[in-house]
Amino acid sequence: MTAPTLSLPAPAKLNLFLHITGRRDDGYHLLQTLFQFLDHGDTLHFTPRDDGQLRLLTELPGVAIENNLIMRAARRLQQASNTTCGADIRLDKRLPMGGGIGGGSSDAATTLVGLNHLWQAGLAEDQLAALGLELGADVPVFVRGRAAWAEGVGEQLTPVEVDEPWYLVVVPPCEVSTAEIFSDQRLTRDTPPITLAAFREHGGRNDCLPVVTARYPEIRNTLILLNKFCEAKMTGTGSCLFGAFPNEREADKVRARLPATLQAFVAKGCNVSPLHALLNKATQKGCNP
Ligand SMILES: C[C@](O)(CO)[C@H](O)COP(=O)(O)OP(=O)(O)OC[C@H]1O[C@@H](n2ccc(N)nc2=O)[C@H](O)[C@@H]1O
Ligand SMILES: Nc1ncnc2c1ncn2[C@@H]1O[C@H](COP(=O)(O)OP(=O)(O)OP(=O)(O)O)[C@@H](O)[C@H]1O
Repeated sequence: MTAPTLSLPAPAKLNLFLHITGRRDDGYHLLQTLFQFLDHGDTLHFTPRDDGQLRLLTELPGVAIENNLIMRAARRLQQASNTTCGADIRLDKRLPMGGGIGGGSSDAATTLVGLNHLWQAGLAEDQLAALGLELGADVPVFVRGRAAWAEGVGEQLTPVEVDEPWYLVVVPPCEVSTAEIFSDQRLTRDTPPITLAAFREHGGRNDCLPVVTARYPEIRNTLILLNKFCEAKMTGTGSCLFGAFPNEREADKVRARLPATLQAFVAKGCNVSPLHALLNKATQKGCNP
C-alpha cells in the first residue's frame, strides 16, 4: 500500500514595516518589523519513505537540490530527531523568488513542521524554531505561525493581533538579493527603536526602500505607479510592493487597472498562518490534515 501524501501550505509573509536599528558583530542586522501572513503561497507534498532517503522531486531554476531550503530543512530535522524515516517531497511554487515575501523561508518552515508531524519526531515548537533560525532569519516566524512583532535579527517574536485587510501585492520584474541590500553602504542602520504602541499610532517605514529603489529602477517605477492608487509599501528587502484594502473587490479593482504585463495577486492578511490554521483544524477534528 502506498503511504498517504501530506499536502501543506507554505504561505507568504509581509513586513508591514521594517526598521534597521543596528548591526551585530557578525554583520547581521538588528531590526524591528511586524510580520503578517497571506492566504497565498506555495504548496508542499510530503510522501513518507521508510528507507530513510530524502528526495526533492521538484527543481527550482538556479537552485541546486541540495541547496534548496526544503532539502536543507529536511536533512537538519532528520539529523536532530535521529529518525530513520525519509520522504519524497514535491513543491508547487507560486511565490516569486527574491520577492521579500519569504517563499524560501516558508518552504523551509513547512518542511520542518510537516515532517515533524509526519515522522512523529516529537520536536517542540521552540526546537523547530531554533533549527529554522539556522536556515534563515525569517524561518522562525513561519514555524510559529502567529503574526508577530519581531526584534533581534527577526527571531525575537511577540505574537500580535492586527487588522486583516486584503492586500494587492505587485511583483516588479526583478529579483532582489537580501544580502546585497544589507551590505549596501548607503543603508541606514540607526533608526531608534519604537514600541508596538507607537507603531500602532504612527506606523513605520521600510528603511531598505531608499537603497532598493536606487539600485532597481523597475521597483522605483512600480512604486510610483502603485502610489497612484493606494499607499504603496515594500516588504522585506523587496522586490514586492503592496497596498492594503478594506475588501477583496477594492483590491481587485486596482489590480485590474495595472498593466497586464505586471505580475500581481490579491490575498487576505492572516494573523494565523494558513499552515497552522490547517493543522489546528485537523487536530481539533482528531484527523490528519
Ligand atoms: C529582510 C527580512 O526578510 C525581513 O523579514 C529578513 O531580515 C531577511 O531574512 P532571510 O531572508 O531569512 O535572511 P537570511 O537568509 O538569514 O540572510 C540573508 C543575508 O541577509 C543578511 N541579513 C539577514 C537578516 C538580518 N537580520 N541581517 C542581515 O544582515 C545577511 O547578510 C545574510 O547573509
Ligand atoms: N525553496 C526555495 N524557494 C525559494 N528560494 C529558495 C528555496 N531554496 C533556496 N532558495 C534560494 O533563496 C533565495 C531567496 O529566496 P526567497 O524566495 O525566500 O526570497 P525572499 O522572498 O526575498 O526572502 P526573504 O523575504 O526571506 O528575504 C532564492 O533566490 C534562492 O536562491
